[in-house]
Amino acid sequence: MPNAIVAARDVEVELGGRTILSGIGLTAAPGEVVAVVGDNGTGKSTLLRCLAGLQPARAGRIEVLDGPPADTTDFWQDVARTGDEPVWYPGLSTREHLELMTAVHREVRMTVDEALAAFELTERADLAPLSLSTGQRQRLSLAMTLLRPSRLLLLDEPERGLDVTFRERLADILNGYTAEGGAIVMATHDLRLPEATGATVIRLEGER
Ligand SMILES: Nc1ncnc2c1ncn2[C@@H]1O[C@H](COP(=O)(O)OP(=O)(O)OP(=O)(O)O)[C@@H](O)[C@H]1O
Repeated sequence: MPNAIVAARDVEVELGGRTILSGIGLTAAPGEVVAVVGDNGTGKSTLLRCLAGLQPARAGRIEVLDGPPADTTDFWQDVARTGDEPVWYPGLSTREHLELMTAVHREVRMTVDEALAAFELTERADLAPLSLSTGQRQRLSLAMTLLRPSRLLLLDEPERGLDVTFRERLADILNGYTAEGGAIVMATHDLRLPEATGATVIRLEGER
C-alpha cells in the first residue's frame, strides 16, 4: 500500500514449536490507528514485536516506513514503543526521566512541563518512578513515549493500570498524535479505546 507507515501481509509466527500467528495482515497510513484485540495468548504482543523487528516472522511480509522492521537506531528514530515496564534509572525523578528524552531527541513533541501536565504527573514530578503507583508509572511510560518525536507508535496494552478517567484522556492524547500525521498500532483489552480513536480493529483468534 503506497504511503502506508506500516503494512503487513500473511504474517506467520512460530514460537516454541507452535504456530502463534497465521495469515495476519494490517495496514496503517498516516493518521490511522489499528487496534489488535483478542483473548490472552492469541498473539497480540507477538504481532507488535514483529512490527518492531524484535520477533522474526516465519512467513509473510512486513514493511515499516518502506522497509523491513529492524532493531536499529535508524528504525527507532521514527518508531516509539511501549510494552513491558521500562528500565527506571536509579536516582532520577519522574521529571528527570522526561528530561532524558529531551536530552537525547533533537526535537520533542512537548516540553517536560507540558508532558507532566498532560499525563497528570505535575504533583509527582519529584518522586522516583518506583514511588509512583502502578497507573502513575504507566502514565510516565506513556509520557516518555509521546514526548519524543516519532511517526509510528507501537503500544502494547497502553490502558494497563489506568483508571477510567485517564483512559478517556489517553484517547484524546492519541487522537492528537494521529492528527499530526502519526500512525498507531496498539494491542488492547479495552474496547472503548479503539472506538474513541476511530481504530480499525483486527481480532486475533486462537488457542488461549
Ligand atoms: N518465547 C516464547 N516461547 C514459546 N511460546 C511463547 C513465547 N512467547 C510467547 N509465547 C506464546 O505465544 C502466545 C502468544 O503470546 P502473546 O504474548 O503474543 O499473547 P497476547 O495476545 O499478547 O496475550 P495477553 O493478552 O495475555 O497479553 C502465548 O500462548 C504464549 O504462551
